[in-house]
Amino acid sequence: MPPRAAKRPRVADEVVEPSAQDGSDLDEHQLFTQWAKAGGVEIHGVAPKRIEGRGIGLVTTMRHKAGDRLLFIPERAMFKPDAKLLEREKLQSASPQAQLAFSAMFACKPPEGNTGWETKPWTDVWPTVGDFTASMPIYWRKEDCEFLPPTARPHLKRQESDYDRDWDSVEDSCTALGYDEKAFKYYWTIVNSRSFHWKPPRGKGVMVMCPFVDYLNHGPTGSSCKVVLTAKGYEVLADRKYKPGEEVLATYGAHSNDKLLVHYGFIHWPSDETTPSPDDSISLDDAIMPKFSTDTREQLEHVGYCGGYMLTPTTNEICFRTEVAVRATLLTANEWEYFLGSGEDLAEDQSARVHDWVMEHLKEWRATCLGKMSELEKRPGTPKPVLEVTCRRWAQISEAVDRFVAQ
Ligand SMILES: C[S@@+](CC[C@H](N)C(=O)[O-])C[C@H]1O[C@@H](n2cnc3c(N)ncnc32)[C@H](O)[C@@H]1O
Repeated sequence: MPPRAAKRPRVADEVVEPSAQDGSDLDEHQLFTQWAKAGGVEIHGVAPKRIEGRGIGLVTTMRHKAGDRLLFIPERAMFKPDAKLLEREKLQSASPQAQLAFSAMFACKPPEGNTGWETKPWTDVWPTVGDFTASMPIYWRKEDCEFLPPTARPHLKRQESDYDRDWDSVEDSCTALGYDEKAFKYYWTIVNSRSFHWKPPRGKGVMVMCPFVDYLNHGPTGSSCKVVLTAKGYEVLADRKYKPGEEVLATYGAHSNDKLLVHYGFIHWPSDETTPSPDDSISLDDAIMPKFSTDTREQLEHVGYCGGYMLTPTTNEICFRTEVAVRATLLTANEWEYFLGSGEDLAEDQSARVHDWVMEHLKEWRATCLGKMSELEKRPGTPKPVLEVTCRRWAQISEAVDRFVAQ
């Protein structure tokens, strides 16, 4: 997440836990920490700190051993959809995300006459519209989104259609209460990047927001603390030993960098800048699907194998769907159906032929990637953070293709 210098004169550069009694000495993160504790949140030896390139994150302020409780967010501290408000506005059939975003907007930016939920200390530490404009593709100009790698565009298209559907469902209520679309979109994006699922022991599951735990930045598989849903709330446990000053990460899911970019506005970029993320995958649809004949596509559709082809950068392997699809174009119907049913070739192993076919088309596609990157770099007017993250993702894709081609 980009630095938030404009609105944050005293962002927590140092880890300092709250001390002043009257709050006069404290910055917004320390005030929020006090507010969260007063609301029942337990915080043990972790505190917010600005992390280069990630906005604010949580770092340890003392030694911890594996299994130590770092945070506990009881149910009463969670922000939930406002059932009465949603019933009054007839929004019970809106999506869970729309319901939570609408409730948060109403609570955080109350229309006149509504005293609302006292959220200011919390909202003061949230990203601003400016942060979102720099990092979230759904906030970017259309002409900048066109330079997103084709592997990321389907995620954005899906997100935009979810957003449009949610805006349709709340538009009348927003207009009646004096909210414009800009306001709703802000809370929708907040919910998109900071919400949790909550299922009480009895009752149905809902999307909620949990104070303080929403400071946790994402780490790929293998680098995450344990975030456990209990009958009483969310518990965060140390996954390993920590020294003071280490960042605690949580995984938002084993997502590819294209999904992280669209949904959370960043890509995982390891410190050595070369090792791919263990969760990353590169969609090959744009590179290989145009090479299939109409008949092959129809056959693949018929068996549910049309699209969703992936290259895994950590192993340089193509997925089983790709193995099936390429065989549909290379083999006879009998040979292909045998592979489809058993995962093995009828006679000779065809893996090398499949690899060569994919490699040939990936070489061609790599040239398109490189062309796009140089076009993007020369383009005037692209905001710097947009340019940086887009070029980095193109570079990751191009490097993954290089490694596949070189094997
Ligand atoms: C749940 S919030 C985490 C707290 C956030 N960093 C902040 O400043 O409020 C999620 C957002 O944090 C940022 N973020 C999380 N993990 C990151 C990472 N590994 N690298 C860069 N940014 C990250 C992204 O902007 C994401 O949308």
